Amino acid sequence: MNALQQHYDQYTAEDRHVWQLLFERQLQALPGRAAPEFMEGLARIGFTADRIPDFRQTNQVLRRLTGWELVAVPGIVDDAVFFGLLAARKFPATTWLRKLSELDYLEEPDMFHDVFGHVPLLTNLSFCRFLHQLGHIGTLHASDAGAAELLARLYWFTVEFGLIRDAGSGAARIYGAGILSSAGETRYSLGPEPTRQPFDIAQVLDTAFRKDVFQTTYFVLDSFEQLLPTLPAVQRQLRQAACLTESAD
Ligand SMILES: C[C@H](O)[C@H](O)[C@H]1CNc2nc(N)[nH]c(=O)c2N1
Ligand SMILES: N[C@@H](Cc1ccccc1)C(=O)O
Ligand SMILES: [Fe+2]
Repeated sequence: MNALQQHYDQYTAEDRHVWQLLFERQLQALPGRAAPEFMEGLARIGFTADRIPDFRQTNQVLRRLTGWELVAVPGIVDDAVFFGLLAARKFPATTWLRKLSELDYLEEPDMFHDVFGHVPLLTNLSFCRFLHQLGHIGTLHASDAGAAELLARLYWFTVEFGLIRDAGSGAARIYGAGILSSAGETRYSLGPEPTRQPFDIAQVLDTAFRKDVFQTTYFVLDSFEQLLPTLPAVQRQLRQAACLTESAD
């Protein structure tokens, strides 16, 4: 796919202000709430409040650490493209930033979500192995609607809105980028309102989700090593879903 470019010199003073505000606010909220692996990744990547990340620099670090890189895209791309990129160890990221008026919550991913939310965990080998294999499976099944919905749920309840138990305290910590990029959901996700249940792949595949509100259910991993081994069972269910869709035609 002909990748977009990040026009670094076109960022405005408002863009820089938005990045700084969101960054500083999350750096207040995340310590003690974000998974240690996220905080470690953030430190290794070296993002700061006073500089909008330059994909060229970020990619040099990512390639060295895990072989992954960011590819600039205009916005949501279709599943076949999305999974194809993950299968090539390329993560699609927007280059535009939300407006000051949208600071608290955005229904679609902007660069703060894609880069601040997703990039730090792209330094974690175990997480990257899962994402890469999910991309490979997605390219095999994305054309089938039933299978695509199951894949979207798995992606949603892990990469976007996943929680993980802190090894020491046993408390839930955040690793899902959709939470990490949203100040409101950061606090809400660990608070009393939502349901937090142990990660169970059958449950995840059976749980529908809404994109326009804070989640009402989160799934909590014990460790990132739990993710990759679930994929053979996912593939079996995707094949059944595909057969069902075919027979429905
Ligand atoms: C996996 C699932 O299809 C999910 O909605 C994908 C679709 N396309 C995407 N496209 C972009 N750019 N970013 C994303 O996070 C997604 N998510
Ligand atoms: N809700 C996230 C953006 C997002 C939208 C859709 C999916 C995932 C993330 C934010 O406010 O930053
Ligand atoms: Fe995302």
